[in-house]
Amino acid sequence: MKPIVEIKDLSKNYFNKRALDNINLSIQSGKVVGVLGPNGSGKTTLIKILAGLLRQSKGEVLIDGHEVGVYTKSIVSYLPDRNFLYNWMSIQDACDFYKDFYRDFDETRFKNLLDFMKLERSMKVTSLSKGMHEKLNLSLVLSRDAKLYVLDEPIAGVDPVARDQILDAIINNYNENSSMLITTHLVRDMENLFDDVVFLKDGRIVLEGNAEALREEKSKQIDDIYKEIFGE
Ligand SMILES: Nc1ncnc2c1ncn2[C@@H]1O[C@H](COP(=O)(O)OP(=O)(O)OP(=O)(O)O)[C@@H](O)[C@H]1O
Repeated sequence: MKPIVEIKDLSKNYFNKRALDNINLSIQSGKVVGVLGPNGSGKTTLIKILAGLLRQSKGEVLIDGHEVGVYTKSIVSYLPDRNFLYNWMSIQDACDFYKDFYRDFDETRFKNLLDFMKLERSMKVTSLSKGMHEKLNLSLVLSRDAKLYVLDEPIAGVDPVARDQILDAIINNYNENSSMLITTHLVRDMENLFDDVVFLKDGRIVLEGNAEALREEKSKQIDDIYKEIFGE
């Protein structure tokens, strides 16, 4: 089957800082891929390139066989690593905003996600805690019927209960015709979600593979492999 993402010799420089250095990566349809690395390893840069917010300095990125552009933006649902809603909005406004922007937004799914997250439409964005923000943002992003979901640090900065809810929402709403790329440095909490993992260090892929195969090969959890690589 054709990969949903094909990345060839991808590099990204910010002035004289090289954030991504010759990345080669294929993501198969139907897979959940974890991109693992500490702060500054290049995770957000990679995600932003896939989401069409940043342009690479070198190399090729194809999503569903297309260069990043209008078409790929219509099939990629992107969760940024920070809040992206306006302060004047209520949750209902955020829903309307998404519905106007994305034809693939499924309002029934959004309603079910809100119920699951225990959020109400009348709540104001400014009144939400960090964890509630994350839950709302994720609910919006997962309610799109996208071919590829790219989630940047979906559980960073939220408490353990909210974390579990967020992970359950991802698992329950994942459909096997789509793919997901999720960045995190909270490996222990997320590793069971991943089919494949990619370890990113200083903008380079230092190890990648099927999560189960890596566990067997190294007789270690992915979290322990992460600690070994990054010396945490
Ligand atoms: N706009 C920018 N201008 C200059 N350097 C940048 C810019 N954005 C990122 N960088 C640098 O590029 C490198 C990779 O950053 P990136 O944000 O992609 O890493 P990350 O793995 O997502 O880190 P974090 O977990 O802290 O978000 C870092 O060294 C960072 O300082």
